[in-house]
Amino acid sequence: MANADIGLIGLAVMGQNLVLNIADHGYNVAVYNRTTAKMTDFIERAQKEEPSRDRLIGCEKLEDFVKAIKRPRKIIILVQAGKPTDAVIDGLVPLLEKGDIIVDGGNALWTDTIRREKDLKAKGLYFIGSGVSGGEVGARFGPSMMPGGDPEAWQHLEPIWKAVSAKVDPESGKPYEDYQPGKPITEGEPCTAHIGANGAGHYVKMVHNGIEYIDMQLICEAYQLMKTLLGLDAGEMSEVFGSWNEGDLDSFLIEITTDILQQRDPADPSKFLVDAVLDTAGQKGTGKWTSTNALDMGIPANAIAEAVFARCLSALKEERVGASKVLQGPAPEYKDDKKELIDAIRDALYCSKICAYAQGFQLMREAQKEYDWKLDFGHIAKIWRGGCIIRARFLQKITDAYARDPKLVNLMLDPYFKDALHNAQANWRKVVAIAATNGVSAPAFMSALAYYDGYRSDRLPANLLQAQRDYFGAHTFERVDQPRGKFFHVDWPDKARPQVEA
Ligand SMILES: NC(=O)C1=CN([C@@H]2O[C@H](COP(=O)(O)OP(=O)(O)OC[C@H]3O[C@@H](n4cnc5c(N)ncnc54)[C@H](OP(=O)(O)O)[C@@H]3O)[C@@H](O)[C@H]2O)C=CC1
Ligand SMILES: O=C(CO)[C@H](O)[C@H](O)COP(=O)(O)O
Repeated sequence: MANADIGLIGLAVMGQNLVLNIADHGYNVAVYNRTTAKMTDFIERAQKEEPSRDRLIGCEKLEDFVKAIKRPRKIIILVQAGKPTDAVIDGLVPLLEKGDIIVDGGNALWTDTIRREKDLKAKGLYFIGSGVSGGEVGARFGPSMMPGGDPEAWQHLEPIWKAVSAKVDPESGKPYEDYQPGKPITEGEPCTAHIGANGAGHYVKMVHNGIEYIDMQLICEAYQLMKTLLGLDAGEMSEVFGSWNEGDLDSFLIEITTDILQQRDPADPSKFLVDAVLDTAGQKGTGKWTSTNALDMGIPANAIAEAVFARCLSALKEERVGASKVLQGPAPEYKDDKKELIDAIRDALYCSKICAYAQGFQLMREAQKEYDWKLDFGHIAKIWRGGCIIRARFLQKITDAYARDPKLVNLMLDPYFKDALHNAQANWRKVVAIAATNGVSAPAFMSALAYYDGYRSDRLPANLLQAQRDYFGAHTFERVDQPRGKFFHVDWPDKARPQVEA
């Protein structure tokens, strides 16, 4: 008999936790996993430990799973992005009926979501691409959820999404985190909203991840500067990050950094764990997609891309170790006031973070034109205030900025962020200069500053670049004293250098 309110396929970290979250909110959930043992282990564990155990329906066969769900069926897929997601959809489609709704909660490429939505619509099925952020704990007790797709299908999902997503105080934007199994948070503003048509939700989730990359990289650069120039150990830096978490930088990523840095090495408790972790970063692709798309659309998201390249550079461990024995640089030396440099690094981090978010929102602004979406940036900032990896006090400031001006061209132009940049930029420049003169690699701080200085320049050296292009390729140029759109070419090989209108 069909008595499940919703079904979920893919019982890895995210799937298991989201199922328990949904069940804690009073919904019956049918579950299925390709490898049956993972499903039975999950159900067995849940029966022993979980208050919502009676609401879980474990299914060994896909057919039984589909039959267990009330119509119109709502089925969440949480498997690896790409081919595995297509494989699951292909298996499901013959078993579904008109009006059923498939939801992809994975980190799908938004163009895949557009394709899948179109294909499934032709078959009479709905497809919602709903980015989910928050990792294991977020999925269990309240993630940020970014659904995109047909508004009719969204109506069926909305009550569940609003129930299970993270909740924040509507005024301060502070997440409510007093949850436990069986006692979910029910008050506050939910961190979910319909983002737009087809791939909009997955696009916004991808940009979230691009911002996640640069947020993390900026923290790592702050750590590296304090370590190299001030000789602080991990424990001392944990205290610094902990104090930053009391102010404007208050965020989940600074909070976990504070915790990570104070962690002793289980293999040798006289040392800190972080010093034993190999310095090669992994990545699954969402930061790269963000950067590739920025290049495709011609949007300068250089700081986000720099964070991806920083991971790529870190992965060249053996080459770097070899090069460190060959290539020389200055010996790092800082003799001035320690506290002053720590404060300057904090300011550099804050200013760079403003640029990073400015770039992320610029990207979404362009993408909505490209894909004919109508994105509400205030809403997006709001649903990132809780549950997701980039949650931070800062997101309330962005929410406020878009409330002041929903058509804001660039976050840096908002009065709050403009003042913040003006007040802290001397320290930001100081840190970038100190990093450069001491040979400490700080690519994200540097490229964010280059973005700021480039964006505020009424004249860039692209005049010379255009002349170069015209010189070698007759690519033409516009003139400052002529209307835009009127192009000229100089016949450079001719000694007389005649100018013609192109
Ligand atoms: N981990 C995280 O913190 C976050 C992950 N995500 C996204 O959520 C999704 C799930 O992530 P996560 O929980 O980490 O799990 P994984 O990305 O590791 O995916 C594992 C799941 O995919 C299933 N799977 C793999 N290939 C196939 C296939 N060909 N057919 C059917 N099922 C398949 C596995 O089944 P089996 O057990 O049979 O191998 C398993 O259930 C991913 O898209 C991920 O990018 C989003 C936010 C955060
Ligand atoms: O989506 C996420 C959080 O929002 C995941 O944590 C993401 O997969 C991490 O990305 P990467 O493995 O590339 O660092």
